[in-house]
Amino acid sequence: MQPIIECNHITHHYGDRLIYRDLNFHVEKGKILGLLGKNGTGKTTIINILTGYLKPTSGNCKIFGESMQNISTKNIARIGLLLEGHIQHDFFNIHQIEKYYSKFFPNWKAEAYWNLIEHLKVTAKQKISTMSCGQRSQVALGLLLAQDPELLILDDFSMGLDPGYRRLFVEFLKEYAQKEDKTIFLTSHIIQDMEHLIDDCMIMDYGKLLLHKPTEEIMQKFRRYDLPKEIDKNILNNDSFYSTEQKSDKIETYSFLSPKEVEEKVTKATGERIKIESSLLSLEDAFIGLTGKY
Ligand SMILES: Nc1ncnc2c1ncn2[C@@H]1O[C@H](COP(=O)(O)OP(=O)(O)OP(=O)(O)O)[C@@H](O)[C@H]1O
Repeated sequence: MQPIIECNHITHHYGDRLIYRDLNFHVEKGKILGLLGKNGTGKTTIINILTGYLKPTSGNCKIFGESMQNISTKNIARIGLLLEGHIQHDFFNIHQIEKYYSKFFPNWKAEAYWNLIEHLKVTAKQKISTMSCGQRSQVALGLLLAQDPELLILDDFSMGLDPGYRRLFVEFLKEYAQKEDKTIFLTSHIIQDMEHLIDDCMIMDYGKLLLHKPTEEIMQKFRRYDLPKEIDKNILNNDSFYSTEQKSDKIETYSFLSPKEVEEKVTKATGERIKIESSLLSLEDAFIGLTGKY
């Protein structure tokens, strides 16, 4: 089956600055892909390329099999897009904006909008421009779900949302993707929201893609290892280990290798059997382990 999103050989520079070289990925129908990365690694840049706002230095993206540079309006109508909580027409109130948007979308589901909006503590006549940042994000998300798009692209969807509403929206998204076989591509800095939501996880580093794996595989295989402070940390200097750090009381490192494999490597390098502690991680801790703290 043809993927919903295909990005082939994307290289992008802003002036002399390389954002990524030869980035390749695709998203299958019905999947939720989460794009994670530190500030400035190029997440919004990918979304801008994906949605045709930005032409990459080289390479191309296709959505529903069409190149984004000349996608048809029919296919554009199948995409719901949220750009960092942005909402236009903020001179409307919540009723007016629902009425206005409904005219543009043939599959408009008003109840999806009102299901989310009923949790908002605003008066019916309050203009969107006078709402708080989180309230505006909630209106934007409600409008998006009511469009009933086949593909949702959400850049930083959790921006400004309080924990309760974030959880509510994550539940809506999960149900939406499962029940109706919708595809979702999203970014967020609130990684604990992603852990129970995304099927696949793509982690950007500066200039490159660090990792693209099923979330389940990261949760089941990626571990933190604590080794005695006396061993030479250079033995952990290879591609199998991430963010190795000498602490005052231990050496800390992260790896996809199993505890047995790490033990064998360390025994081989030091000639002694060393006690090694290991722990599985939350997705946020795994992200820190993979990308480092700074
Ligand atoms: N139009 C532009 N011209 C020059 N540099 C840019 C432009 N847009 C973005 N950048 C730079 O490119 C890098 C990637 O920016 P981008 O907004 O894609 O990052 P991001 O991963 O979305 O960051 P954040 O997590 O902070 O939202 C940043 O260093 C940014 O300063």
